[in-house]
Amino acid sequence: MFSFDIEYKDSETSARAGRIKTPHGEIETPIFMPVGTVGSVKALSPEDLNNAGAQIILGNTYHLYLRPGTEVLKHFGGLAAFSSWNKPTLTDSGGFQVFSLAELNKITEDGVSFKSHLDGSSLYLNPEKSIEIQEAIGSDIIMSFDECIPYPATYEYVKNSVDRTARWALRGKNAKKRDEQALFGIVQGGIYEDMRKRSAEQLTSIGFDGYSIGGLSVGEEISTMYEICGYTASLLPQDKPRYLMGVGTPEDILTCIGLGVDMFDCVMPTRNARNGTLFTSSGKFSIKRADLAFSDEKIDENCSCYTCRNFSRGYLRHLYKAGEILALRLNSIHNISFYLSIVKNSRNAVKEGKFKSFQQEMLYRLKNNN
Ligand SMILES: O=c1[nH]cnc2cc3nc(NCc4cccs4)[nH]c3cc12
Ligand SMILES: [Zn+2]
Repeated sequence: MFSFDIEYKDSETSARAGRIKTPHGEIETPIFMPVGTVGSVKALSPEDLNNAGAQIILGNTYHLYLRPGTEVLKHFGGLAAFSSWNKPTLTDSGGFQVFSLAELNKITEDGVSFKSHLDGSSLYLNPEKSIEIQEAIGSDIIMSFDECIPYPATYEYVKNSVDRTARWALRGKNAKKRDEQALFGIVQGGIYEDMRKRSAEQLTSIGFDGYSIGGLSVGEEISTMYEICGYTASLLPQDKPRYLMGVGTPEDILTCIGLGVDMFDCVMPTRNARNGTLFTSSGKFSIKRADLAFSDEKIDENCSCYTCRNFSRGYLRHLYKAGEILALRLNSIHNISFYLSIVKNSRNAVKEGKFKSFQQEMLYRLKNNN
């Protein structure tokens, strides 16, 4: 079954340290979830993820529905068994990916019809179908089918979309059959605080196991994202997990933990790794830099990941320049380890009552790009 307990609360910020219990294991929050869109976190094996300290990974309903499809996933007993990942998984509900990836045909009250970005075939998703697919995937935490309101959007559009997202969320909850899976509602409302309040009230009155803050990290000003995130988090029940979707940079995560967010996911660490951008506690840098050719330094002195324990910047630069596949894996191991260390160290700082100073120190160090 699913449970969430808050173990420590920070006194100077809204940060909290907690524990989520799921059928596939426990998750210590704040947590970062590596993105495994089509059933693998790109370039990383389950062993690499476990060694890096990953506790839960994310999959996408839209992508898994298109390929390999629910029949294959059911045949293998769900995504975790299929991919030999033995810890918790969370899935996004598909709405966001339809809007951001597929050629969208039509949104109606019932759902959305679209063309697959893979082969152009006509497909359909609605709340009931999204829940059905997530039940076949067998993820421990599933998302309500929502509309991630595009940015910018008019007040009128936001109001209508927020209300439809709430109707969709209720339909999804009513369609759900497997009670060992936890269902989160996704709060929308664009950048309008009264719409955020409306959406939060609609969803909390329906009642969910946790709440996602949606509709952010879609191109809005970062200051707006922080403001809306903080305001929305303050509207949500204290005793349920809060998940900020698609966020973000190391700075964003440190800031939003302070605003009361417990869960994060972002493609940045893995995508940037594959482009040669590496994150460190004193900012990020490109492994392609010519001045690194003879560098026998690690990526990050403070990192204990497999890559930092065994390889120099010079070697990693050589691998990347040579187009070696190993570069993708070693860079990804480091970036994922770095992101996981941010949330782990944040959790420890909350436990010790030192989060504010930890956060400020990290934000300062992350600025001075090495
Ligand atoms: O409202 C949402 N609903 C359901 N899934 C989401 C995922 C999201 N991911 C981002 N940002 C990260 C991005 C990933 C790809 C393009 S932007 N923002 C997001 C918002 C939502
Ligand atoms: Zn490292």
